[in-house]
Amino acid sequence: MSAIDIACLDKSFGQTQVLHQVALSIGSGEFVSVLGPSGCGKTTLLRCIAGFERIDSGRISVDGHLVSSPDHHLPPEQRGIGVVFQNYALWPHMTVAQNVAYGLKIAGMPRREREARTAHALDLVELGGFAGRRPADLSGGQRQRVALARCLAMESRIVLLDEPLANLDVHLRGALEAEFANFHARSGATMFYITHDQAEALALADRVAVMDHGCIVQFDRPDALFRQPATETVAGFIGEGRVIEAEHIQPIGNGHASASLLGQSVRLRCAPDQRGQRSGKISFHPGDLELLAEDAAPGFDAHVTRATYRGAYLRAELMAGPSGSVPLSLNVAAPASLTPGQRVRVGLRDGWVIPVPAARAQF
Ligand SMILES: Nc1ncnc2c1ncn2[C@@H]1O[C@H](COP(=O)(O)OP(=O)(O)OP(=O)(O)O)[C@@H](O)[C@H]1O
Repeated sequence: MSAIDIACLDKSFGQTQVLHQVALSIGSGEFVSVLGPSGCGKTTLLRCIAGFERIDSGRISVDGHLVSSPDHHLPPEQRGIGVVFQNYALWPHMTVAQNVAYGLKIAGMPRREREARTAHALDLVELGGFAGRRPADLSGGQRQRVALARCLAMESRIVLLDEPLANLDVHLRGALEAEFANFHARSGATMFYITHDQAEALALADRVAVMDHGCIVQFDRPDALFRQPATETVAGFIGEGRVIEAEHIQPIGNGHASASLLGQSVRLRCAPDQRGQRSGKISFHPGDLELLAEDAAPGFDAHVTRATYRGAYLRAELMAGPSGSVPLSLNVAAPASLTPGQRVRVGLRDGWVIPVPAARAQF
């Protein structure tokens, strides 16, 4: 059974429609990230699931029970869902233990049971020794773990997290990313994790829902988003993807197609139901391009516009194509030397034909 099931969800604020026909089915114990640009509707979707917003049409079910529809709205406190906010939402005047236990107290749980649950939850997030401290005396990462412990103590089987690492520095983000993965493994909870950081989303999630302008444009495994983006938006959003036009796309079987790209014949991956197209969009990543010998075929001529040192590799920005106006990016293993203006020959190792809309999957 799905932990969260969303169908045909629309949500507007006044005249502005923020969510359009959102449909998602999230399995029990699954870790789902929601990724998308600022303002695309991620937080609104989370607030609808949590019950902080009513919905205009469609329905949301939690563990098979209807919680939201236009004429039915279960209040947030009756949904059994924990929420971790970007700003942690801790009570500053309470100790760590009091913060974690507060929800249990409100629910009327006897003191001894409450204290045992709180201690266990704090142990799980490795804050057992911090029970008597106040939030002001904790680091940002520790405060975030208190917020997680609060969800654990409530025994929330579903935890919604709204950009929980957004306020933390890069170093701490890395450490807490591992913390979330551990939390998920230990608790077995269903996680719905909003972020606009794609590295975070791809690293943590079993599946990622990519949102754009209030719609889910793809809901898939991280590797599928990277290698088989369903739309130009996803292709451009994930892994510095580049989208360019190809001509004479012709399926050749086994999930591959031939095409003409920048005047050269190339072999690309494609959907099994790809049809012949006079032209279409293809996508690839900087790592899919390679430098070739001067007159190697097939290959493209290009010139370097910029080269930047990135530690293990050199990033080169190029202009290619007959009129030198198609921008490409290429990673070259260090040590390497490329200078602006230099002419190079480039080959495409791997690319993907973006399916036309009719071939797109439904979630
Ligand atoms: N209560 C509200 N009243 C009116 N408009 C709202 C309200 N809440 C959100 N919006 C609008 O809905 C749109 C989506 O907002 P939302 O916060 O869901 O986006 P988001 O993807 O979470 O963005 P961010 O990544 O910047 O947090 C925005 O245009 C926002 O201004």
